[in-house]
Amino acid sequence: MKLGRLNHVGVATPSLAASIAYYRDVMGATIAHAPFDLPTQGVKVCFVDTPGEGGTAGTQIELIEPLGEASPIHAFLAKNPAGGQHHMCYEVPDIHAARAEFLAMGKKVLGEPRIGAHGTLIFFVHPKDMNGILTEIMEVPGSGAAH
Ligand SMILES: CC[C@H](C(=O)O)C(=O)SCCNC(=O)CCNC(=O)[C@H](O)C(C)(C)COP(=O)(O)OP(=O)(O)OC[C@H]1O[C@@H](n2cnc3c(N)ncnc32)[C@H](O)[C@@H]1OP(=O)(O)O
Ligand SMILES: [Co+2]
Repeated sequence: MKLGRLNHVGVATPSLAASIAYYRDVMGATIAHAPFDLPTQGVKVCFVDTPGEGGTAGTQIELIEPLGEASPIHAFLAKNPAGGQHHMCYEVPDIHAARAEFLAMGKKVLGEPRIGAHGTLIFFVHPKDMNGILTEIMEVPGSGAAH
């Protein structure tokens, strides 16, 4: 597996409003996108864009708040009531090739590829197999990671 660009860091929060205020008022961030619901993934999402260099896009902070009883982040917030770093997401050019590689390495891939918050296919790999980090893989056609 060749590492692709770090697309975003997922940060779980019990309150999107409070976290947006923090990034805006403490960190001086511009909240470029309005929050939106992603009911298929059980989260309400708000992206915080970090500065890039030389006109390139930086990495994003993906703020996620539980949406619905079945949200996959309720358990995380039960253990981490203030929220915190939840996952890291890397880009790959081909989601199916990447998924096959993780499976071939014996990693626990969580579910089939599905459309994520950026409107492209994603899947997750269990933190127990990824050095303690819940890892999201996201397809960005043409991204740099060659497979
Ligand atoms: C997809 C939309 C958007 C996008 O970017 O496009 C998102 O990123 S949405 C993000 C929310 N969706 C998900 O997180 C889906 C994938 N997550 C899962 O399937 C579960 O959360 C899972 C399997 C990682 C954990 O399930 P659950 O919380 O029910 O299990 P446990 O609480 O028993 O945890 C098992 C074990 O793993 C540790 N754990 C859980 N979550 C994390 C985490 N985020 N980072 C690191 N470690 C985590 C937990 O502490 C347990 O460890 P143990 O030592 O056994 O106590
Ligand atoms: Co994510």
